[in-house]
Amino acid sequence: MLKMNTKIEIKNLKKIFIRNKETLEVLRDINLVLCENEFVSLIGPSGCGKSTILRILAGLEEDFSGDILINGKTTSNSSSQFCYMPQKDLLMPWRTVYKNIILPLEINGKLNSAESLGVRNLIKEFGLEGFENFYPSEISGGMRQRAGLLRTFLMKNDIMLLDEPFGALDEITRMNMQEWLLKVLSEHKKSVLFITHDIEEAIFLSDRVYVLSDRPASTIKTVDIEFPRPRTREMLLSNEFLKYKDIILKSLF
Ligand SMILES: Nc1ncnc2c1ncn2[C@@H]1O[C@H](COP(=O)(O)OP(=O)(O)OP(=O)(O)O)[C@@H](O)[C@H]1O
Repeated sequence: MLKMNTKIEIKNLKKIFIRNKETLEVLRDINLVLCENEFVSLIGPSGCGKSTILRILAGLEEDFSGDILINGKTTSNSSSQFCYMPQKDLLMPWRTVYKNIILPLEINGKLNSAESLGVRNLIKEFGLEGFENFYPSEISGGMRQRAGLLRTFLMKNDIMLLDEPFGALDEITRMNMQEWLLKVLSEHKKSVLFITHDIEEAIFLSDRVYVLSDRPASTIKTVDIEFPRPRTREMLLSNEFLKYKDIILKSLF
């Protein structure tokens, strides 16, 4: 079997928050692996610590214990290796869609014509063509999420950390966005660590799902999703899909 490169490996991750002298144990024993070009989801009860895992990876939380290996190496500054989209990835209301999207290029001083050319193609691919000069309040929720995702894409790293990007969307928009995301990812090689509350979304999108326990969270179940790619909506109706759903539900409750 072909050995895949490991992009992220987390071993025995623990995190305790201390606030006003009170401690809150959030992560007790998190173990997971994300390999190159894989799509891996984390699913678990609300408040169990899913976002905290991504925040630790993104370098936004300190004072944790355990090992985090990025591309096989322990690193003190992992944040620069990821494209991170937090749960509340608000677009700046005073900037147009285009100006919001190009923010990472602006920050990195890479806003030259070649980059802008690439950006124009991506805007088309992300279904935002014609809306470049609109303000976030003038576009739909799905479009806002696509703009947020494109901004994250432009951080130009090959590991994406996505914290519930479709959580606030209605069912139909959400399904369209899931299919769209898979299509985009099939064209741009990325390794994705994805948080969701939605079991069906996790199964539909992922190569592997890690189920987390209630807080303090531990990784209690690993489910390999063996559906071929490209994924189709018909898969949602198959017995195999129901079996995966049953396994995940039984681990959660
Ligand atoms: N900076 C902090 N200081 C103290 N407690 C915190 C801090 N950040 C998060 N927490 C607590 O840690 C716990 C886990 O939060 P986190 O956002 O990681 O959970 P989650 O699983 O992503 O939740 P949800 O699914 O509802 O988004 C919560 O109880 C939260 O209140």
